[in-house]
This record gives sequence, C-alpha cells and structure tokens, in this order.
Amino acid sequence: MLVAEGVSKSFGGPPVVQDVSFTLTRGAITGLIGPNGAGKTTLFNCLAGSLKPSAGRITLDGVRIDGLRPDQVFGHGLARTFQIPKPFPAMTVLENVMLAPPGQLGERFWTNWLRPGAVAAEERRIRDRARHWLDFVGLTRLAQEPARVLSGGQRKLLELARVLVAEPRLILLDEPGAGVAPPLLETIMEKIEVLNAQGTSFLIIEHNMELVTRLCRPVLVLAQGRLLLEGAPEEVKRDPRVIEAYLGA
Ligand SMILES: Nc1ncnc2c1ncn2[C@@H]1O[C@H](COP(=O)(O)OP(=O)(O)OP(=O)(O)O)[C@@H](O)[C@H]1O
Repeated sequence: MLVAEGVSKSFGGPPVVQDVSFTLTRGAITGLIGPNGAGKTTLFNCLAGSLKPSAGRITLDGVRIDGLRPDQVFGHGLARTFQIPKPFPAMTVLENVMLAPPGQLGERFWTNWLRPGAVAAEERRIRDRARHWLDFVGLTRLAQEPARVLSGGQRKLLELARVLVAEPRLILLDEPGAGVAPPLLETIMEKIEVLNAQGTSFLIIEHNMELVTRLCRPVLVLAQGRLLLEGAPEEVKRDPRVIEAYLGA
C-alpha cells in the first residue's frame, strides 16, 4: 500500500533518518519502535507531508506523495495523529471533529453568500459524520463540552475521531498509548482492532510493548535513523540487535 524507498532526512547535520526502505501491506497494523531519538517521528513527518525528505521516494497506492503538503497527503487517504494532541481548547469536542474534512464549502466567503442552503446541507452531513465517529470512540457524552476538559486519553480518542471523519485508508498513530490510563488504553486498542477489521491500515509508533505485541504485525525497528530489522513482535523483542540498540540508547 505504501512504499518508502531510500528515505533520508537531515536538518543540516548528519541524517536523523538514513536510507530507510520498507513496505506497508494493505490491511496490516505495522508497528514502528526504537529508542528515543531513533528518528521515528521524523520518519512519520516525512510520510505525512510535514517534512520533505532530503532523499528517497514514498508512494501510496502507486501515487508519489513525498514533497506533497500535509493536506494533500491527507486528501490521498493518509491521516496522522500526534504524540501530544492539541485540540482547540475553547471549541466543543464536536466542533473539533467537524473541523477535520478539508475544503468545506463554508470556508469560501462567496459560497456563504450565494449558496447558503448548500453550505448548511454540507454542515449537517459533516455534523452527522462527526457525531457518528464521536460515538464510535465513546465521547458522545462530552460532545458539547469544551475540548479543554478532556483528559490525555480522551484527547487521543478525540484525535482519532477527528481523522476518522475523513475516512482515511491508512492512519499513522504517534504513540496512541503514551500517558493513557489503562481502561482508556484498552478502549483505544479495541477501536484500532475494529477499524482494522473494517479495512483500515495502520502504522503505529509505540513504546508500550503490550500494545505492540497485541496489535502489530509486523514491527519495524528503527535505531539511529536506520531500519535495523522487521519481524513479528515476539522475534523482535528477543533479537540481540534490538536489545543492544535499546541498552546503547
Ligand atoms: N526540526 C528538527 N531540527 C533538528 N533536529 C531535529 C528536528 N526534529 C528532530 N530532530 C532530531 O532528530 C532526531 C530524531 O528525533 P525524532 O523525534 O524523530 O526521534 P523519535 O524516534 O521519534 O524519538 P522519541 O521516541 O523520543 O519520540 C533527534 O536527535 C532530534 O533531536
């Protein structure tokens, strides 16, 4: 589904992602692990369009996406979440989700004046979809609350609902388990499983090995910007190269 070939990224100094190549299979939940500073988030940013790789190519279903803007990559069906979600705090939870679909008619000044009916109809459709996905992640009861009241785990669920409104084919999750209390972590894992059973593919950066072991097949290991190996979680966990990379870090 997604093919990365020889992807490198440097910020002027030595590359922090170096000649990384891998393939994400459609329908898989692929894990991306590695010690702190290994380059995982930088690689994510290259895939999602927030950073332009210094070298290499990335294709999604055969379409080249490296060098596209994040909104263009999003438009091709690839969505990402952030390690620390930052919803608009004063807007309601529902409004935060409604913001997600790009290119809404109401964003254009003249359409508001000339086609108010069309703008209102589209807004109703987006509101219904936002409600549907908020219900899916279990946040309906908080829909009219300002987003600032949400806990860290609830913010992760809000972010998931926000990307789901756009119905992406591939979702990149940056540490969905970080700072999340155990009951909510279970909810997040269940939601990922349900979405995956319905056909959504995932690439997940995660340090929580319980989540990785339960959900991710295969797991990619990044160390010092390079892809160290790829394998099943059980293999990866006991591979001496991986243990050394973590101990070294
Ligand atoms: N914009 C930037 N400018 C300069 N250096 C950067 C920039 N972004 C990241 N780096 C450096 O790149 C390296 C890799 O960082 P990155 O955040 O990608 O690692 P990571 O594997 O996601 O780490 P963690 O698990 O701690 O989130 C680090 O040394 C970091 O300081």
